[in-house]
Amino acid sequence: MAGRIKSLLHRWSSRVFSVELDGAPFYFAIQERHRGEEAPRVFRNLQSHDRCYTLLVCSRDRIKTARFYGELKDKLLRELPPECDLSPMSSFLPNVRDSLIKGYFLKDISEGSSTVERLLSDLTQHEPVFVCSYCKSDDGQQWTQHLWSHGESQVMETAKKYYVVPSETPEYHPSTLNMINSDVFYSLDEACEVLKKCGDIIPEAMSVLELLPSRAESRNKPDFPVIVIEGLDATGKTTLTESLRETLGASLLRSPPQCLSPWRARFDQEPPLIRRAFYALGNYITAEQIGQEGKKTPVIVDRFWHSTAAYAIATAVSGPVCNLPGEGSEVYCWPSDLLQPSLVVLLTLDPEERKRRLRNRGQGKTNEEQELDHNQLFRLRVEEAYRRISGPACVSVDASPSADQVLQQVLLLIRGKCHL
Ligand SMILES: Nc1ncnc2c1ncn2[C@@H]1O[C@H](COP(=O)(O)OP(=O)(O)O)[C@@H](O)[C@H]1O
Ligand SMILES: Nc1ccn([C@@H]2O[C@H](COP(=O)(O)OP(=O)(O)O)[C@@H](O)[C@H]2O)c(=O)n1
Repeated sequence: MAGRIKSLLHRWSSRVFSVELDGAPFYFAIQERHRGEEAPRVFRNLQSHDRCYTLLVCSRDRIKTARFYGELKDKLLRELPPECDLSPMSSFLPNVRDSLIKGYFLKDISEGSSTVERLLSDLTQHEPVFVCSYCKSDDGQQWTQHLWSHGESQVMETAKKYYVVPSETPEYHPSTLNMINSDVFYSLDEACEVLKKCGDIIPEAMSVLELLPSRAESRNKPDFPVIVIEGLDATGKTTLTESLRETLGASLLRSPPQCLSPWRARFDQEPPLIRRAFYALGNYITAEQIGQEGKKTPVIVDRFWHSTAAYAIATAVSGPVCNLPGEGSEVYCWPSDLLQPSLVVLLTLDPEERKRRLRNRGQGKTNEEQELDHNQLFRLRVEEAYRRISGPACVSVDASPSADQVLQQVLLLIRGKCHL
């Protein structure tokens, strides 16, 4: 049995399950004997005839797993009776890296169970899905979990039943456990590997790989300063980077680079693993361009690795800022093989003023940028992740004064730091 399936079944009874209801996680664990604990919150208001299931998506192939996780949601929403309720969930070994497996929690309050059970049984036989069902015990006090047999492997645990009991909030938010090299990539090789493995299902991945620099070129250190401008959409990056280019006689580059534009929409539809690998590679292509331009002039860069990492981290984690990996976590470290800019400026703006600028500009936005408007917590997580990234860390600049005042402020910083 290969890695991921083994990791699911290994220490099955040490696993914690997290169900997300209305954006908040509820944790429960399983154990062989019941010691009088009350039922976990998720189960407390259920009637004995209500049926619940957890569906965990796990296969030997992580590309297949990532893609199927998204497809499964569409399939379930299409095929389940309307009385079914679907919530995101996950299962993990507390504080154990790469132990997270994502899935869905399904509550069925319909009269008959056959449609749902047939659908789930079919999934366990033909797809990379492990299903558990939950029943109320005869005395009506406890809930038990049963793992269904699975097509891909002989699951010994199926005969066993486990009691579900409440579990404490883990020290690390579960989605931080699998972040490294799944949401954020720390080397060209790791990101390349994902795109290479996608080649047969996403032909565009091969075109992207062809644009990659040779390792030696991307490591050349530029002679002139490299200044990155970061910030949320509509904080004034385009306005400022254009002015800096004129004032300093600099070259202006962006990440993702222009040459990736034809494929960006394609990769934006993919699950995080593939989408983030695409943006990670964009930084290496931009780094090579910086190396070339930086031999002749100062270089201004509109978004770079801070954006890639901050959005990826903030999307992978849900809820308040305290769910982010702690300050100083290795998640925030700059990739050792990626060119380091001389200065990274983060433009910050009051949310209301940012919305006003967005309205005035009136252009289309990526889904993630729309999410920034609707979801206050997501915006706070992105901003905090930006601030926590180090090596180089960003210097925050208030972008609310006039465009010229912001330019002067940033020029002061550049002259102080880069001797221009
Ligand atoms: N300092 C500023 N004060 C007021 N409006 C600004 C300022 N900087 C930019 N804008 C306006 O805000 C909008 C968003 O700016 P833009 O440079 O396109 O942001 P970004 O590139 O970060 O998305 C544009 O309409 C721009 O003219
Ligand atoms: N270097 C970069 C740039 C953008 N991105 C992604 O692209 C999105 C924002 O890009 P955008 O084109 O809307 O940015 P602007 O045009 O607002 O500068 C973010 O949601 C990030 O997920 C990235 O991952 N890495």
